[in-house]
Amino acid sequence: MTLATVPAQHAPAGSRAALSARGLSKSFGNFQAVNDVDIDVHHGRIHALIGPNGAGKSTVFNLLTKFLQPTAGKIMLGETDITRMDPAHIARLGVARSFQISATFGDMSLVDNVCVALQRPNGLAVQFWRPLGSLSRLRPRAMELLGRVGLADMAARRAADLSYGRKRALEIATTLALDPKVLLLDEPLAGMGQEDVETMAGLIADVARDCALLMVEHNIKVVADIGHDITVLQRGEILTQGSYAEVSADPRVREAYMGAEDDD
Ligand SMILES: Nc1ncnc2c1ncn2[C@@H]1O[C@H](COP(=O)(O)OP(=O)(O)OP(=O)(O)O)[C@@H](O)[C@H]1O
Repeated sequence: MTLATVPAQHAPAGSRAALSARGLSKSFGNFQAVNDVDIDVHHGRIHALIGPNGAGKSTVFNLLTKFLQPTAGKIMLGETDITRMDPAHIARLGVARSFQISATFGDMSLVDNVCVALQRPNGLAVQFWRPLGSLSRLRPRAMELLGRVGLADMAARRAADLSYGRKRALEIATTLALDPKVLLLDEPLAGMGQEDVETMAGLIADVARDCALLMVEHNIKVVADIGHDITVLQRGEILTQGSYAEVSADPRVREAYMGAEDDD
């Protein structure tokens, strides 16, 4: 199914997608893991990519973040064709990816972690040779970002001493340091207890006001709560797209999940 057959009923009228893909496909040898996927991620909206295990979510995520090269298809960042660019290049253009790379340093304080993120040229490499002292001018901005994720009062603590949920909030702060136009989160709620899930869901909803956000997520309740646009994948293809109400009313979605998901 393509967006030619699925009108962009979920897209705000007249708005251009911050990140879009057309005909995105990926095969591994003879195996077609992703086939003809169209997706639009809009500024100020949360796009959730869901589907049963093995549906191709991670592969699409890795294609969009350029950690995998598509076999076919096109990826646009606004009006820029990023299909053949590498991850460092698209990071410089404002695409940030979180949770697949370890973004924090356990022995450093929270505020120093965010300062380091603020001086990264492209979000991927850290300039270790730069003394931490030279980062002090970045502190006000770092404190602002820690405040945004609810960690300002712990700024001096070591990152390693944080709870799991707070470490992930710190990772969000380091990602926001890149001032992303597009933020891609791979299972941001995985492994969290209920309390942390609620905090993180609120944080994601807040962060998405200033960027276009795509997340792969298994927690369907959170997807229902905060997702604006949902793409359901099955066997590498789009099963359906729309609002949560629309996709959850589709009997094929229920069928796709039956017996396939047991972790929600
Ligand atoms: N590097 C690879 N080589 C071969 N096959 C792969 C590779 N990466 C993924 N696949 C296959 O592609 C299909 C889609 O995998 P993918 O990890 O994208 O699914 P997923 O929806 O993210 O699954 P899950 O929810 O279990 O993480 C699976 O059948 C998987 O085995």
